[in-house]
Amino acid sequence: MRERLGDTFDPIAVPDLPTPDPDLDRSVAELRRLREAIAGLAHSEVELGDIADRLAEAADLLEPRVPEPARRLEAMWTGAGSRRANPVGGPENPIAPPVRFFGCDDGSVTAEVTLGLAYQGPPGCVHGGISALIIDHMMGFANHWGGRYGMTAHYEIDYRSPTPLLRPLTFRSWVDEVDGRKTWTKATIHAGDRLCVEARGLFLEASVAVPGHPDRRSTVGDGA
Ligand SMILES: CCCCC/C=C\C/C=C\C/C=C\C/C=C\CCCC(=O)SCCNC(=O)CCNC(=O)[C@H](O)C(C)(C)COP(=O)(O)OP(=O)(O)OC[C@H]1O[C@@H](n2cnc3c(N)ncnc32)[C@H](O)[C@@H]1OP(=O)(O)O
Repeated sequence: MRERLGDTFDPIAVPDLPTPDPDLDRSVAELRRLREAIAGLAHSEVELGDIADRLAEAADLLEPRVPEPARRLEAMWTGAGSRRANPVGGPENPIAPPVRFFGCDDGSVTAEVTLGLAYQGPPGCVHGGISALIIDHMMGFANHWGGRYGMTAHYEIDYRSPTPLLRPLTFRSWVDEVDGRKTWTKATIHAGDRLCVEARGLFLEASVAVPGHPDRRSTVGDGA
């Protein structure tokens, strides 16, 4: 496996999963638009009173229809549910940045995203915790692509240069080393050719009980 991806790798877009509820995906897409719009409007001169009223109306309409969280948790772990609901790219998750994932023929994975104002840390830059969130997920994806799985046990991150908002970012990840239950995985974030972040994580094969099904256990990566 190449440590540095050359220009000969052949990325395969991870196909979208069929949606069991197109209106849910559409609602989340609209919420993402609102999220970015509101992050951009804050403290501007724009009058927001009527917008806040209409958002309150929508929330009032929605809340009584929401089932117990326990029911939703159970449903997430059937079929492809967890992948659709995850907080990195999940089309059913309103906080998820809209990341696009690709598997590569050298065993590595890559992803692209442009992060908006809602993800700001230092002025004009991505919050380091958001970078860490996406990196952790990318390493999980790289493990999956490489035929490994595991819970994140440990990871370390070096922030090498500021990660810009509002510019396309490229995430890369690949399995670096395996030993029994352990998988060490590396990841980077680049803005153009500039290295912004590099990370290395240790993943341990493990499983957790599936909500609502105490007799069933699941490994990270189920639902892919
Ligand atoms: C084209 C089609 C493509 C289709 C694919 C598409 C998409 C891909 C789909 C899915 C994949 C994508 C993404 C993945 C999803 C999510 C990623 C996020 C992952 C997470 O968000 S996950 C949550 C955070 N994570 C936790 O919540 C873990 C809590 N934790 C524990 O559950 C335990 O802690 C555990 C299980 C980790 C270990 O527990 P344990 O009991 O099994 O292990 P034990 O203690 O026996 O240690 C055994 C050996 O590991 C060493 N060891 C242990 N811990 C260490 C540490 N921290 N540092 C260094 N070494 C360590 C020991 O030193 C010993 O080493 P030795 O054997 O050499 O002595």
